[in-house]
Order: sequence, then structure tokens, then C-alpha cells
Amino acid sequence: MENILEISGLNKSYGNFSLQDISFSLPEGCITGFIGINGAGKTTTLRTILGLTSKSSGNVRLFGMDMKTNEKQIKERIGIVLDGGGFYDELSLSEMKSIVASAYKSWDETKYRIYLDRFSLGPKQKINTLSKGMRMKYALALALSHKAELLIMDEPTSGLDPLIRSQLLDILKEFMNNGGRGVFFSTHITSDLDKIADMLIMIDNGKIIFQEEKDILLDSYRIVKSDLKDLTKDTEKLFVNISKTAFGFTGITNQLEDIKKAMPDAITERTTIEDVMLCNIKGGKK
Ligand SMILES: Nc1ncnc2c1ncn2[C@@H]1O[C@H](COP(=O)(O)OP(=O)(O)OP(=O)(O)O)[C@@H](O)[C@H]1O
Repeated sequence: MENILEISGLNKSYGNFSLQDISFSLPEGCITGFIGINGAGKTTTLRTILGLTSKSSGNVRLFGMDMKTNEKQIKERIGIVLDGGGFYDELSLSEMKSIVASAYKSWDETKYRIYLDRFSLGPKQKINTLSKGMRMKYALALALSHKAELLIMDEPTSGLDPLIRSQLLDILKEFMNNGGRGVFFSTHITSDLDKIADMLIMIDNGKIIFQEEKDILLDSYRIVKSDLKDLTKDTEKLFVNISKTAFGFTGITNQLEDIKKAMPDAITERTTIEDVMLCNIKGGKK
């Protein structure tokens, strides 16, 4: 599998916040979720990758090309959905589309109209009359109408109702049906990724905490419930996070085999992505 995106040694500072030595890669054919709590650095990373925010150091390669020297060719092949869209609010959808379309050699007007119809958006409607969900659909229609091979989306599901979120997930699955493509999707709402992500990258406080295939990640963690008597100085070390009550404890572990030996009667349950994200935040579960 080729890497569609490769980031190495990315650094960037904003006052007290900094992206620290961010490195990861996205293989083609994967929907990758970029997860982290508010303020973790997701938007800053995406904007830095896209050259919308300057970086202090690091390399960004897309489709095997360096972003510094091939920005135009690279951007032709990326569909971008940013929070708020970056649109001129006083324009109609059709006027804004003309500006966006002129930036792409491979603009596909037929496809754009199909998406507009599918999303029930009127070309004469003004951008400032769009609801949050309609704005996201419009951004998606633009991003999908120039034969992009990689979709980069910043919090596309934030603030959307379950119906629109489910439509978005269907569209992403359709997009991935053609080979050689990728989706990079930042979110702090991890339930959508439980359904569609193949790969997960977590950022916290400007640092990458892990990059792992979703199924492998979820297989390696378990929620454990048992009596307090099972907790000793040694067994506590087997947990990433523990909460105790008067009756027992609930913990999250990534050392399941050792837990089974140490407390064979404990109840174990599978985790969600949210459980894994929360227990990997510095300072434990928030
Ligand atoms: N233009 C800016 N100037 C100064 N600080 C900034 C700027 N943009 C972001 N930051 C700071 O960088 C940190 C990371 O913000 P960022 O928006 O990347 O987080 P995020 O993970 O996308 O959060 P959210 O889920 O809330 O969107 C925050 O502390 C934020 O205040």
C-alpha cells in the first residue's frame, strides 16, 4: 500500500501551544480518523499540512510529492472541507462555485450539479442563508467535484444531526469505492469513526499519541470490572486508567492477558474509540 500523505517532524508554535514533532502517514485506501479533544491541535495540524498556516519545521509529502515545491499539483488532487467552509457569505452558491471551480483544471460541473440536487441545495441560495448542515453539504459538494483523490475534512460532523451525519458517512464510503483514494477526517465525536474509520491517529496537547488500525486498537484495549480486592500495587500498573467506587472498580487496560491471569473473575468488555481516546489523554479520563 502506497502512502498518500506523509508528515515528518512538523513543528509549529502559537504562544503556549505547540505542535511537537508531528509525524504520521496515511496509506491509500483508508478512512483515517484524526482524534483528540478540543484544543488538542487537530485544526492546526490540518491547516499546517495544507499550507494555510506556516510551520516552523517539518516536511509534508502528498502523493509522493513535496508540498513546498508542488503545491498547485497537490491541491488539484485534494478535496478540502474546513470548519465554516471559508466561503464569501454574501455570494450565492453558484457564484461561490464559479470561484472554486476556476481553481481546478479537472472541475466536473455535472458531478457538482448531481451533488447539489442530492443535497437539495438551490444554486441561487445565498451562502449566509445556509444552515450548518447545508453549509457542510455544500462544502462537500465542492470538494467532491474535481476528482479529488484525498479528502481532508476538519470536524465535518460537528453540530450536525444524526441524519446528515449518516448521509455524510454513506458519501465517504461511496468515495472510497474507487481505489487509490483516502479520507483524513478530524473529529472529537468518535462515534462516527466507530462506524467507518480504518485507521486512527490520536493527538493530545500537540503530540501524536498513537497511529493504529482501528480493529487492532480496539482489540488491544478492554474495560475491566471487578472487586477492589483485585487491585494491588502491582495490578494497578496493568491499567491505563481506573475509577473506584465503594463496591468495586472499572478500569481500562491494554494488557488483557496479564489481567486475565491476575483477576480471572473480572468482567471484561470491549471499548469504544471514545474510551480509548479518553484514557490516553494526559492526566487520565476527563
Ligand atoms: N490563530 C491562532 N492563534 C493563536 N493560537 C491559536 C490559533 N489557532 C489555534 N490556536 C491554539 O492552538 C491550540 C490548538 O487549537 P486547534 O484549533 O488546533 O485544536 P483542535 O484540536 O482543532 O480543537 P477543536 O476540537 O476545539 O477544534 C489551542 O490552544 C488554540 O488556542
